[in-house]
Amino acid sequence: MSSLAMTASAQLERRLDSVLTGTERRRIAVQLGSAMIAGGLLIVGLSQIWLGPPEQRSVGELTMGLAALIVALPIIVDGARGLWTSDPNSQSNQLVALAALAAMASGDFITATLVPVIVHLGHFLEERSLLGAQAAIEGLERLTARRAMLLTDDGEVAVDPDSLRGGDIVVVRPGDVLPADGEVVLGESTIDQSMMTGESIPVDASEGCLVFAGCVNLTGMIRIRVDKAGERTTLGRLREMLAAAEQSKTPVAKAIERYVGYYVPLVLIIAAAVLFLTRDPSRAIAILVVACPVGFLLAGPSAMIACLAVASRLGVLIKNSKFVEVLADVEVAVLDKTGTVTYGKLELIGAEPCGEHSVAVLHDSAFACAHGSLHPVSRAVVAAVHASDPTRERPLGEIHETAGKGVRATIGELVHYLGRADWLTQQGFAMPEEPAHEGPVVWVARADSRTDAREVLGCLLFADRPREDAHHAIEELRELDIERVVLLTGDRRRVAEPIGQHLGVDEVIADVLPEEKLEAVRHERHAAATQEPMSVLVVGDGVNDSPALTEGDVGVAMGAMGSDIAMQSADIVLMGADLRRLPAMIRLSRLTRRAIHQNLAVGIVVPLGMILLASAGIVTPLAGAVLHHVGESFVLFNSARLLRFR
Ligand SMILES: Nc1ncnc2c1ncn2[C@@H]1O[C@H](COP(=O)(O)OP(=O)(O)OP(=O)(O)O)[C@@H](O)[C@H]1O
Ligand SMILES: [Zn+2]
Repeated sequence: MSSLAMTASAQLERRLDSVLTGTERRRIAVQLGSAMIAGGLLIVGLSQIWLGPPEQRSVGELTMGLAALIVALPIIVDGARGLWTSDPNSQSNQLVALAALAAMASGDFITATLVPVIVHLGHFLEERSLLGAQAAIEGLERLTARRAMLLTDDGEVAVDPDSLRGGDIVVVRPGDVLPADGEVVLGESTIDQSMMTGESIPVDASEGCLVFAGCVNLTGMIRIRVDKAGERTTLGRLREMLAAAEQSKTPVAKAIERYVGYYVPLVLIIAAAVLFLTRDPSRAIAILVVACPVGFLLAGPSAMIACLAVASRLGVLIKNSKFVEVLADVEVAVLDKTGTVTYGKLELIGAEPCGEHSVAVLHDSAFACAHGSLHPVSRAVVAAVHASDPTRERPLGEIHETAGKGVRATIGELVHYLGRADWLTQQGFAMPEEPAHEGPVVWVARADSRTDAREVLGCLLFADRPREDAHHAIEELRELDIERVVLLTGDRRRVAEPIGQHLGVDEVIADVLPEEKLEAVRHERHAAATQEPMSVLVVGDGVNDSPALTEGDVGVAMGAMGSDIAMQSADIVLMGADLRRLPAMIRLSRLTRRAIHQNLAVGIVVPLGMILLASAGIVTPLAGAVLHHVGESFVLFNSARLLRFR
């Protein structure tokens, strides 16, 4: 355990180090360098004025003017550029540049030099702490394996992981980062998936296990057959989504940007008015200095970055930061059954052949369909067949899946069916009585196109285990004042009802098709008697859930191991299987929203108060340069508090 903790902290340090990129380091070096040169010139100039003969006075002033110019010039340039591009982030630079120019014009070179230096220094410190939060996100970048050991006829060759193709075999040694998503074909090991799923306990991996790029191989040497490489891996998609999320803006941030254009002119008018009334340039300069709206501008982004960092540590992927605000207001939770409140790892526990058909025939037909589908039922069939006959070949044929209904496989003249009863009825089969079974039941049938004979071969009986954490997750949702919890499933009522009762949900909606799932979600949104639509959270894992996930106010996909399309339709992805991350995310989003509101209040009140004090001549320009960081620091510390979220 302690060694694990050590590697974790070493990892974190490496990541923090890598956070300051070359360009950033250079920029900071330039800023610090110019600040030091300016400070030196300032001292030289001052000593010329105070200690030197009176003729040197003007030389001393020139020296100090040079000092002011060195530190102010970059800010003036940036501020001017901001005028063209109307970038709200350059507003503080515009104000500081104006203040420095005004101070220079009034001959106050000490202020003109020190104000930009203090502002720069403050921003440098702020950036460090902000970047600390960002580090957690950028850590994903570092997870990407730099090389993969490809197994070729000539032995192992080191290649770029992006160049891997499906079907390649790669060798992964202990300590290596997995270069691609794929299946273990040889060897046994334990694998640290914590960066992907947020679960700290390493998992065992042996032949047949699915493993993911970005996870760390800990103990054994394994061979992996590549399924997806490069940007198509789960990690690759994760990175893309995170990059998009960081750039996305919350509604609050968007609203702010609309008004921010008026801010600089307003401050200028106030400063001009104060100058006109008091004839005291230092008051006007002080106003420009303290008016820096940095705290205000950072209010949203800093909290959001902290929130995204915590989420990614918990193994939760938020595709767009606007969903943080939506999540905070959720009133109804709609949960899928298979794969969401249950493990979705079905187990084939029995078969009931019809007539004189054998169980083997039943299995053959089912396997012909199942090997072409990723549905939990199909996976279970494949697993069961492979367990009894590991070398079983996958039959060639044309496979067609209808989401929420079943799979059809055409092999020669025979058409095999695996799916739910009502779907088979539609296909023209005469369905027998349903067996009494408390778990999922799936039917197998076969049609012969030569004779037009259609016969039901029988049914397969499955067992699924409810997740232990589902019960607690739902309890926690209720503690968070979620008004309604609904269980929504394509499975039969007979299976869903007891699970729903055990979990304590308000309603069980069973036997629905994918479109009906969407309908049900739409209904939940408009069910309330009030005019306001309810805010609905939808959680699901399968292909059959994707329409519903899109329809909900916020859609959550379960697990990186769920279906790709569910992950694409969702707004949030729970990488791990722990359902309790759901209430945790709602709590986090509420805390984040509160932090943003606090930040905004402080970000507005502090500069306004300071402007008043500066107008009254209580805050001097230099004091202002120090004090205006108070608001910004509060904002950043307040946002950083979110990082402690457990
Ligand atoms: N690919 C498939 N292979 C076999 N049976 C399938 C397949 N797809 C759907 N079915 C059948 O249709 C039923 C409904 O499927 P659907 O995917 O909508 O829901 P589910 O997986 O049972 O449960 P949930 O909606 O809770 O995830 C399944 O119970 C199964 O009987
Ligand atoms: Zn499901």
